This record gives sequence, C-alpha cells and structure tokens, in this order.
Amino acid sequence: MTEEENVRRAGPLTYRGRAIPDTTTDQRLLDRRGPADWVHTDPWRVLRIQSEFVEGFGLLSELPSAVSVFGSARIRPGSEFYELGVQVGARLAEAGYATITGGGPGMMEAANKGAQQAGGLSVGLGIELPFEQSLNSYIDMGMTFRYFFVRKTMFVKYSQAFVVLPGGFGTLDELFEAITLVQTKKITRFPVVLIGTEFWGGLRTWVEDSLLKHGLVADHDMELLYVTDDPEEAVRIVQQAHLHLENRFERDEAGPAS
Ligand SMILES: C/C(=C\CNc1ncnc2c1ncn2[C@@H]1O[C@H](COP(=O)(O)O)[C@@H](O)[C@H]1O)CO
Repeated sequence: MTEEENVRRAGPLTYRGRAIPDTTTDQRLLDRRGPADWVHTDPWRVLRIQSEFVEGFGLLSELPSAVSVFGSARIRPGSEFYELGVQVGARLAEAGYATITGGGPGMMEAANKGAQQAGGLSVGLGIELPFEQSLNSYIDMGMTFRYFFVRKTMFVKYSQAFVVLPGGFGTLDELFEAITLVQTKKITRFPVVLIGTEFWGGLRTWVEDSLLKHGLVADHDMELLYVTDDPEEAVRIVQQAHLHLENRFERDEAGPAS
C-alpha cells in the first residue's frame, strides 16, 4: 500500500492505517440512514442555542432605542389593565421608542397594540410553550424562541429600560432578573418602572419591611424600583436615564478633559 492510500485527511484531521474511517465526512452528511437520536443530545442543543442567538441578534441589532414592556398573559382586552398597557405602548411610541414585549396575549398584546397604533415599532419576542400559541396580531417584527434564557438576553440587550405592568410569576421573574442585573452592575442606568401603585404597592412594602429590615438589600437598592400610575411619567423616567447615559458616552468618547 502506498503512503497516499494509507492516509486520510478530513479538514484539520489526519487518519492513518486502521484509524481511517469507512466513510468520508461528506458521505455521512448526505446519508439519511442511521439512528437520529443525536438530535436530542446536548452538543446538538448547543448548536440550536447558538443559532437562536444568531437569529435574535440578526433581527434586533438595528433596532432603534427600545423599551421592553412586561405584564400578564391573562389580562383580557377591555379591562382597565389592558387599557393601561395600550397607553404605555402609545406613550413610548410618541417618545420615539420601539416597544418590545413577550409577543403573547394580555398585557403584551396591549402594549404592542398601543405602540403600533401610535405609529411606533412594535416587536414581539415569543416563547415556544407546551400549548399552541402564536404571536399577537399587533407585532411588526417578531421571533419565537425555544429557550427562555436566550430570549431574556434579547430583552436586556436591545432595550434601554424595562416597564413592568401588572402580572404574575412570569412578570415577577422578568422584573427580578432586571433588578438583579442592575444591582450587580451588569447593566447601568437601566430604569425599571413598575406601573400601578395599588398593584405593586404591596410588593414594595414587603421589600422594605422584610428584605431591607433584615439587611438583605441595601438602602440604595430601594431606588432601583420606580412605581407610578402614569405612563407619561414612566416615559419621562426612561428618557432621563437614557439622556444621562448618552451624555456619559459622549464624555467617554471625547476622552479626558485637558
Ligand atoms: C398563560 C397564557 C399564555 C402564555 N403565553 C405567553 N406568551 C409569551 N410570553 C409569556 C407567556 N406567558 C408568560 N410569558 C412571559 O412572562 C410574562 C407574563 O407572565 P405572567 O405569569 O402572565 O405574568 C410576559 O412578560 C412574558 O414575557 C394564556 O393565554
């Protein structure tokens, strides 16, 4: 056997003698036979996770300034809370912000509706759930994610603030993740505005009476939460933080004062 026949190069890999595989990489790629259980393995999942990041970044990287709005999936159109959600989306659009929501029904739909009707960009980042559900019909740009943690990265990376409307466990999860990121300085000058003083008042009191009292949060952590009933005030808070951040970027780019 010549040296030529006794060697196989497969990309950066070299095989000799008995180690030479029976088939080439291309043959294996094109062959549909064989077990398919590898699609349920973790290495394969890693690729799917990667592709979800790639698609998400691709969709959102040219988004204008945006605010993520969270809230219950269960609120019905016509209710007081739903109308509040519509107002929030509309005020954000008038101030030039795109609205990003979880793309589902309830408060997400309300905020998307308000944004779209007021001429703003309305974005929905849906999540695959065990039951059939499509993105709500007030979305201009959307994507449905398989993985909650990839979707959460998109909410934070592509928005300047979070506005949190009344909601349940899902909303609380999103709220506390955001506050933790601000508290640990993973994100800076990132306001988290809760809308609904009556709804959120109990939570704020509990944080103060229990967490603060036992030293589990610091005094200044209480400032991480803004609570208001007024969508216009929420937008003002977002704008102030945004302006502050832009000024800081400008100062940083100008370099040290001589
Ligand atoms: C329960 C119902 C539908 C669920 N559909 C959802 N679609 C998209 N995003 C969702 C959904 N459910 C929860 N989320 C995320 O959590 C927040 C709302 O959760 P909550 O427990 O209702 O507060 C929301 O911001 C989403 O990001 C029936 O119609």
